[in-house]
Amino acid sequence: MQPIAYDIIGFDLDGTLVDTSEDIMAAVNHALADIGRGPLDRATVEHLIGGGTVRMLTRAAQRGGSLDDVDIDALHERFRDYYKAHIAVHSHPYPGVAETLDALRDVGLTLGVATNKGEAMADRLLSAIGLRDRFACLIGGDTLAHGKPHPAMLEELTRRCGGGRTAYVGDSEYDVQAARNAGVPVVVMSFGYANLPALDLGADAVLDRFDELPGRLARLGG
Ligand SMILES: O=C(O)COP(=O)(O)O
Ligand SMILES: [Mg+2]
Repeated sequence: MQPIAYDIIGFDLDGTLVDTSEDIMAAVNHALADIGRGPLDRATVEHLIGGGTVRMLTRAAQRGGSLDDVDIDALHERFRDYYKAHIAVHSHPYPGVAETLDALRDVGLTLGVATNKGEAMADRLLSAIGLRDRFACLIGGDTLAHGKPHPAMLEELTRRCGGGRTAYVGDSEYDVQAARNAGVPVVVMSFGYANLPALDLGADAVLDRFDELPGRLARLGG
């Protein structure tokens, strides 16, 4: 592998490392059904992923009518209970993820996760699919006072991963903006859940396959 000019590679979770939308859709629809709202389809749910669970549930409830009679905390609890018990029924790493993470670790890089998903849920998901041990640290949407696009998450990731130069890998506008705000370069995976075409997100690089990542990181410079 060509040398990579970074010490730490941070990863987004949903839509970047793991295809989670089917299980998230099932949990969202379970919560919506409990308040008498109809289900959303998978494409719609994918557009709601990326900004954190509360934002997703608020926007999901808004689609079915007024928010006036919706208790978002209660909706969140219903979502959480169901999702926790069904977190990896269909969710799976995208092709090449495990091998690529291993290759990056083998050349001495420290890997971390910075996701807007709740920290406990992210930990549970990564453990269930056998990827948790690849990461030296995990920052969730509820770990700090602010999630992405606030820069704190990536700054904290760098700190918890031991300090050094960080590059970030994500799939959405939240990721590109968080990286810009934190002053770190960002690679976007085109297969994720962004609301814009990947090439329009303003990333430093856009990749269609995970195994292209080491080569592209080597060419990102520092
Ligand atoms: O929970 C979300 O909305 C998305 O999480 P992500 O930051 O891993 O894409
Ligand atoms: Mg994402």
